[in-house]
Amino acid sequence: SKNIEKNPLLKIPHLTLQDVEFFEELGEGAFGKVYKGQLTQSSGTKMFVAIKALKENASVKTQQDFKREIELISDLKHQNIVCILGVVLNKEPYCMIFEYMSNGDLHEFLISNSPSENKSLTQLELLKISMQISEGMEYLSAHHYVHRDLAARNCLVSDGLIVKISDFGLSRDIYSSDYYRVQSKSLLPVRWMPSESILYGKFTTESDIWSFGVVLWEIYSYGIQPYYGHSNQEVINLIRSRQLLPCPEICPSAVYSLMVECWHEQSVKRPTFSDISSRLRTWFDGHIKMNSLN
Ligand SMILES: CC(C)(C)c1ccc(C(=O)Nc2cc(-c3ccccc3)nn2-c2ccccc2)cc1
Repeated sequence: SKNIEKNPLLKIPHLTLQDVEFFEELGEGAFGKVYKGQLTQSSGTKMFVAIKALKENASVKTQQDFKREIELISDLKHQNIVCILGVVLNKEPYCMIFEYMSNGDLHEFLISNSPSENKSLTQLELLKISMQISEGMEYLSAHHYVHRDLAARNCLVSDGLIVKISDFGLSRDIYSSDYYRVQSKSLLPVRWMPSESILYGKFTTESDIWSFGVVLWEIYSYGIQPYYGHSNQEVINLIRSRQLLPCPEICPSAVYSLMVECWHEQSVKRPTFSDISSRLRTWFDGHIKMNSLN
């Protein structure tokens, strides 16, 4: 029917606050706070959810931005993109309700599964994580969605090593050290950004591809901060002078070569997300065959 297509807000279930139970606070987003919670569905079953609740004194502009964000997200459906289950718009606080990803964000997941924690992830698991993020980004770029903040902290992990792309907004308090105010503009995740984004504020799918290369580096480095030990200002100079991140210890050379291609100075020379996905998929399937052989 016409008006459903015209108004994406009608595409997602409108819930009421009675359906939603708030538990602990998970963090801060650009629009307000993020909570863990529980949703009672019409069938009566309860499920864990992530609730992004708009701050109550939000300006009209922020409310419009919030509704715009919902419209943008409600159109995007993919197995590697976080799923919005519904919205509460009939009473404040206005909320976005997302599926809850039980293993938290990918940065935390990598840290808690790193050799320094006497854990580790197999090469196949590292590939599986990388491939899912690439396939999610392939979908977003095909829908002309530029993420602008692709990083392990903005990817979520659930059971069975399922990884989905999300976005908490820039002012997330627990990762404030990942953001830097460049020339007194907004807070920018400079360690994940190519020169053209840092210098000219140019954000495109090609700058998302650069960030994906940095996410690959985070995955194979088990979550240490890119350019750790360097200040944000030093990082800007390193990126401008083409001092690339080094090959992580356990990273296969073919994967590092892919990272370096994502960090091509000329954005048009970087691989596309479909190139990246098909190369990761080939290595992943190859691994499966190889493992089934021995
Ligand atoms: C899947 C994609 C990448 C399309 C996605 C998924 C989730 C979100 C999202 O959840 N956005 C989002 C919610 C809140 C939010 C936080 C706290 C309370 C109430 C809402 N902020 N943002 C935000 C704001 C500015 C820039 C970036 C993200 C976006 C894209």
